[in-house]
Amino acid sequence: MDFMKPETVLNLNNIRTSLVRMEDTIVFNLIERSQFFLLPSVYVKDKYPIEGYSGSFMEWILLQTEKVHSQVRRYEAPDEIAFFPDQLLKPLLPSLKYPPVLALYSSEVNYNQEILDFYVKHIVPEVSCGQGDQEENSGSVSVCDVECLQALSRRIHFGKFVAEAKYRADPELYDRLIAARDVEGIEGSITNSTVEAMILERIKTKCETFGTDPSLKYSQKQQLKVKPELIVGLYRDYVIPLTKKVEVDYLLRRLPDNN
Ligand SMILES: O=C(O)C(=O)C[C@]1(C(=O)O)C=C[C@@H](O)C=C1
Repeated sequence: MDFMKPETVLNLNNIRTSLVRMEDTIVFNLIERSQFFLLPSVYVKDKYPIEGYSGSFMEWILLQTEKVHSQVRRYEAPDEIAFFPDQLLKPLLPSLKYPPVLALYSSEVNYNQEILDFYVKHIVPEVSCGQGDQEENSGSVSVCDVECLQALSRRIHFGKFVAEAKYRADPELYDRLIAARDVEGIEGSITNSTVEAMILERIKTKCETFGTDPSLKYSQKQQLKVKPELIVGLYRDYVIPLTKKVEVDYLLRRLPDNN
């Protein structure tokens, strides 16, 4: 998608194509994470003493990554939402003038805290290859977590573009639902069960394909790196529901003159 061209950004087919692309990144990153043990220590607040910082080791790496990336204006892009928006640094590069596509409040729709919580509480325990700490991997694991979290965050917050496209396709319907604060009605209108079923089916195929060594594909020893049903379950139970939450939250604040 070209964020300089609003007409391409608000085309639902283009948005869905981008979501499909993001699945690849998410599945690959989760396969990477599945090589490592759980490493609970990296998620415990202040377990690793770092001067002037209070929080988990993994969050510290996430924060440092965001600080560097903010200097190359990552968080000026409308499809990027920071986990620590208050601690970003000023870009070194001149700002880009993105044409406004989303409503002005869109950066306030930030579900990163929820994403962080479900990632640490549900995703990591399910995908990691064993319990326990392997101290020597704490850096690699945390860097891998940062990549997983950023990919999940981008995908889930893409719900804002889906919501804006759906609003513009039928403003009368949404103005009525929004004025009535009809959360269930909004949720019903943004839900497309056929698309959801296709996503889950495709995720299964991607896990089977990306998680198999192609040179062993036809041998007896073929072994999957990650259980497809596990990633399918995470998409079904967390990724899609949170994307829908982002969509509903965005729409509830959408007034006719917001754009
Ligand atoms: O593609 C859409 O229409 C979306 O709203 C996105 C999405 C998703 O998370 O992938 C969410 C809700 C729909 O039921 C289908 C798919």
